[in-house]
Amino acid sequence: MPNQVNYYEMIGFQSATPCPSSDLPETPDLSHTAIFLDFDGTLTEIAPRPDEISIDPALPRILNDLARATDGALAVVSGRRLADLEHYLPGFRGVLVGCHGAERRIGGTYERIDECDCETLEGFRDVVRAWVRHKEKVLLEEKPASVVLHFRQAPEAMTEGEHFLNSLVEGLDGWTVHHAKMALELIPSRVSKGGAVTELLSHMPDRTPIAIGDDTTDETMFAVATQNGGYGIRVGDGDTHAKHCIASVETLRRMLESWVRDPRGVKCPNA
Ligand SMILES: O=P(O)(O)OC[C@H]1O[C@H](O[C@H]2O[C@H](CO)[C@@H](O)[C@H](O)[C@H]2O)[C@H](O)[C@@H](O)[C@@H]1O
Repeated sequence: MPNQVNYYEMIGFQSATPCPSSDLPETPDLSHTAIFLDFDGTLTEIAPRPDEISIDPALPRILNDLARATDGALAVVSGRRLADLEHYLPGFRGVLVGCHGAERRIGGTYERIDECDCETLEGFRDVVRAWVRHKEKVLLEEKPASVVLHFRQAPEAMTEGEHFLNSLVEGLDGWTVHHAKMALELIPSRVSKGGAVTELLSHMPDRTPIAIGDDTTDETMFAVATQNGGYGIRVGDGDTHAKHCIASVETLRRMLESWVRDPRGVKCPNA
């Protein structure tokens, strides 16, 4: 993957390790903090299908409160399409990064960051559509810069799916296969959440970054946060480069609310 930045190299080749389950951070000084939040599995529980998630109605308000308290240094950084994020977070006015960094909305302005190799992508779409047609219960999700295969309803097809997608990118510069929760995504190598966070941070040099997420694709955000003097918080179990772990989506929601409500920092129980 010649075009891909290795964010793990940036933090010294440390391998991911299991996170201690009861190690929550102190409430940060929000006036000097930048917060980067993943969406699925972090701000909302994982659901059987992408369109079956349910959103805490208080979530947009909590995010707006945090964005205000950080003077706008907060972004939701997701693999979802921007249009999905806007649909699920009505009323949230802060920064949205979609498609792992390929799209973003800042202050009401919409940007497509990555110049897509559209011809190759269209070729992939055709082949993947044909493959999935014969795979009962494998779900195809098409996004502006990528193609996702979801295996939550067909876990037995995942290994074959991985071989299939790997065969498409083999020997081809500029494309990679992201492993996500019960999903595989064919995506330009240069698109990553770590890259998106690096770009956003370049406009706020005095901020300490905190990146929060639950999935493999969030690990690049954790690496960039660590490299820039901050840290990652991993939601749920699993080996990680994050410094802290938090038990659940619900515990995270309560912790974020407490950061706004009590800036001096009473620790929220990690349960
Ligand atoms: O970066 P994120 O905000 O965590 O988005 C990652 C992917 O989330 C969605 O898929 C995942 O969540 C679904 C709903 O809970 C679940 O059914 C699926 O198994 C997960 O992989 C979304 O569909 C993808 O486009 C995002 O990349």
